[in-house]
This record gives sequence, structure tokens and C-alpha cells, in this order.
Amino acid sequence: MSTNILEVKDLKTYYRTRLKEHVHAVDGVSFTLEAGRTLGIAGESGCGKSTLALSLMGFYFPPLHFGSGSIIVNGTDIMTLGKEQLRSRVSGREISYIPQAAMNALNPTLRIIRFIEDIMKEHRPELSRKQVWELAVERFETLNLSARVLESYPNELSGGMKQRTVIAISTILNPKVLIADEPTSALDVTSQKAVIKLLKHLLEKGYIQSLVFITHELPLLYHVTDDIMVMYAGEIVERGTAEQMIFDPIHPYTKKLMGSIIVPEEGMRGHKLAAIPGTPPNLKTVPEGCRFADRCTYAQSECRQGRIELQTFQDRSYRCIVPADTLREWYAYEDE
Ligand SMILES: Nc1ncnc2c1ncn2[C@@H]1O[C@H](COP(=O)(O)OP(=O)(O)OP(=O)(O)O)[C@@H](O)[C@H]1O
Repeated sequence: MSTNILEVKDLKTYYRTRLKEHVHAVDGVSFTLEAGRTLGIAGESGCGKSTLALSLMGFYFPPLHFGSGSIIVNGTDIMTLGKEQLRSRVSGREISYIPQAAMNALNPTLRIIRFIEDIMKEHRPELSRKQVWELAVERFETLNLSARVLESYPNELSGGMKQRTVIAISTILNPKVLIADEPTSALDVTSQKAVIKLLKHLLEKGYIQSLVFITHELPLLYHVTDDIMVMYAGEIVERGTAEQMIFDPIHPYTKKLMGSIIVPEEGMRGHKLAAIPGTPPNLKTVPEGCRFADRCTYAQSECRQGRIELQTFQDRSYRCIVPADTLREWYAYEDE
């Protein structure tokens, strides 16, 4: 039987600007993630992916605020916990996060082992220094890092080693969910794939139980994650298996994202390469109706009326008023 390790229900979070305006960065997001699964989240810059990650971690520090909804991690709604409980019981243990550019954020004055010791002092105080060292050596070796790295300072490590070090530190407590937010430069597809491979290795070893990988390159997720969710203007606009999303996108935005690949992947050459004209809407005042309508080649007047709900068709979910089969016909005609 499948178990949901993460369940997010109608989550709304926003930034409050100095002018007291609200930026609705995560606006009614719902999804589940089962143990053992990997989920990719894709979308252009500014669609709310990083804010979703921060929100799932319970990192509500101004200007980011929780609005409503629930985030259930391994059976516990983290929004019912106090700050202290969240820090001691959830952060790092249940759910862990590798932010963008994490490798540049390592304190340069500390040897790597100190980062591990600090985490263990807080979460596993029963372990002796020797036990912490042994555990760290074992974990680092799993990630092809020698024990020598533990004695090094961050600036003594190469980019790739720093990357693996950050992964090792973020997963040292065997979190149930690991969220990795574009840990390498988007243009460097090869190293992004290498990172995902390492993360999947940790999943196979049982050090983490599920993985959420955030990227703005949808096609990068080909053969990489089990499922893919596409975000646009604070909302999920489509979800399906990686195979479905890449080879049979339904939502016009997903379709366009597939056509906007920067570096063609093996097996996907021949796709048209083009940026999507226009920009995502300003999330201070979200447009009525479909948020993608202004950039959608197929938009009709009904698209701009009322909220467009996420609908489920067979095993797919997508947020568009046009039936999936009609969209597929249009795409087939266009691709000819
Ligand atoms: N500190 C902030 N204050 C106000 N608005 C913010 C803040 N941080 C992000 N935003 C806004 O929230 C929205 C979502 O941004 P977010 O960074 O989550 O998107 P993203 O999809 O992760 O983009 P990227 O891939 O560039 O990180 C955007 O409109 C952005 O301008």
C-alpha cells in the first residue's frame, strides 16, 4: 500500500511588501508525494517554486507569510507546531532543503566536520564525537567523498565536491523528504543530472525516502523523476508522470515549456527551441480566470472568466477549460 509522506492541501503563502501589498507566490497548491517517489517541479523564474519549497519547510520569516492550508509531513501538520518544535522535530529530520546556491553559503571559516557536529549536537546529542565522525565518514563515502574532505575548509574543495558536501550535510539526519532547489546552474544540464543521480542513490540506499527536485528546465527531468508538476503564477497547472508530461503535455504552458529547452537532451532533439513570448503575471494582482491566458495561443474569452480549477482527466490533472483531447488535436496540427 502506498503511503503519502507529504500531503499539501490548498496552501496559500504570500510576501508582504514594504508598501503592504501582498505577492501571492503560492496560491492554492495541493499535491501528495508517496514514499519512494521522486517529484520534479518545473516552471519559469518567478512562478513560485522556491517560495513553495520555503513554505513546505515552514520557513515563514518576513516578508514571507503563511496564509492558509495544510502541510502534512509524515502524518503531522507542521503548521500546528510551534517554531521550536518545528526546528527540533521537523527541519532536517523529516524534511530537508537544499536551497539554490547552497554550496556558496557554507561558512568558509569552519571545517566541514563542524557543520555535521553542529547538526548532531542538536538532533542526536547521545552520539559521541567519535560516533559522529564515523557516521560522517560513512555518509561522505557513499557520496564519493573521502574522509579528508571532513577536515577541509569549504574553499579548499572543488565545485563538485562542495556540491556533494552540501548534499551530505543536508541528508545526514535521513530526512523523509528532501527538497533540492536547482542546486546547480540551469545551463549546466550535465551537472544537474549528476546531482539528481546522487540524490537518487541516497533514495536507493534508504537515507532519504522521497525527493522533490525543483528546476526551471522541464525537459531536464526526462528520465530523472517519476512525476512532474508544472507551476505557473503560484498555481499548479499540470501534474503527471514524467513520461506523460514530456511526451504528452496537456496544458498549453507545459507544451510551451517543452518547446523552450535551452540545451537539447539526447532523445529529445528535433523539438523546436523558442522562449515563451511574454512574462508571467504580476502576483500582486493575479488576473481573473486562467493566469496563462495572456500568453496562450489558444486563449478564448471564456478563459478569462472565473477561476479555472485543476481538473482530473483519466490519470492526469491540468488547469485548462479546453478538453485534453481537443488540445492534443491542436498540438498535432501545429507540430505537423
Ligand atoms: N522577498 C520577496 N518579497 C516580495 N516578493 C518576492 C520575494 N521573493 C520572491 N518574491 C516574488 O514571489 C514570486 C515567486 O518567486 P519565487 O522565487 O518563488 O519563484 P521561482 O519560480 O522559484 O523563481 P526562480 O526560479 O527564479 O527562483 C515572484 O513574483 C517573486 O517576484
